[in-house]
Amino acid sequence: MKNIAIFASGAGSNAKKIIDHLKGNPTIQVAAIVSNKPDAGVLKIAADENIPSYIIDKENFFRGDNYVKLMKDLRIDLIVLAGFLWKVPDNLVQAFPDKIINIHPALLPKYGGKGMYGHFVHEAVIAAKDPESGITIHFVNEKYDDGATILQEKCAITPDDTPDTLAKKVQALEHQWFPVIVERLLT
Ligand SMILES: Nc1nc2c(c(=O)[nH]1)N[C@@H](CN(C=O)c1ccc(C(=O)N[C@@H](CCC(=O)O)C(=O)O)cc1)CN2
Ligand SMILES: NCC(=O)N[C@@H]1O[C@H](COP(=O)([O-])[O-])[C@@H](O)[C@H]1O
Repeated sequence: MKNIAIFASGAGSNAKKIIDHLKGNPTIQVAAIVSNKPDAGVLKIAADENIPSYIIDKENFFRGDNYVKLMKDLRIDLIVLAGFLWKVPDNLVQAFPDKIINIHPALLPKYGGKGMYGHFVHEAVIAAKDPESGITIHFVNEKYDDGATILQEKCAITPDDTPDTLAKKVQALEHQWFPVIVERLLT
């Protein structure tokens, strides 16, 4: 059995799509959901799906190696960042080389880095009057949004688009492609 840990800070819509997509897969399971926000919607999804969840202790996450040990103890094969808003520390990145992936709601390298998450991204893209946006699924390294690209998918931006309408277009691409890529990486 291949085990996935999903790290998320928010509503968890991508986590839910991945969980649902893998329900038909006999060799891959979501073994853990990890969050840094005790009130994150993703933790309700974990409870509803009977998936063990863990709330990150900030001090330990950034200064200890307990989370490396936890991922190893759970025999995690792939760590999936799905709207996780803290930088994954070097020790965890180095303990899981090319086994941590992230989804970013823009076409990296544009609109990446510190401060570029959630609605901040879509606001910047709309403000720049870009003709297109999209998603980037990439491997995670020690920097924000700098790892090798796995997949990019695009959506057109029309003059009447707002950050909210763009967010919906991008989320549709996320929900379509992230579960497929997660499954493909473990098959
Ligand atoms: N080592 C890595 N860790 C993380 C990566 C990565 O590529 N390498 N990706 C991010 C996800 N992300 C963009 O895809 C991202 C998330 C959050 C931020 C950010 O600026 N966060 C704020 C804190 C926000 C909060 O605490 O609510 C900050 O660092 O000041 C940038 C990019 C996940 N981790
Ligand atoms: N830079 C990281 C970033 O902005 N990630 C974004 O957080 C959202 C999480 O939504 P969800 O909690 O509904 O899956 C997603 O749109 C994802 O691309």
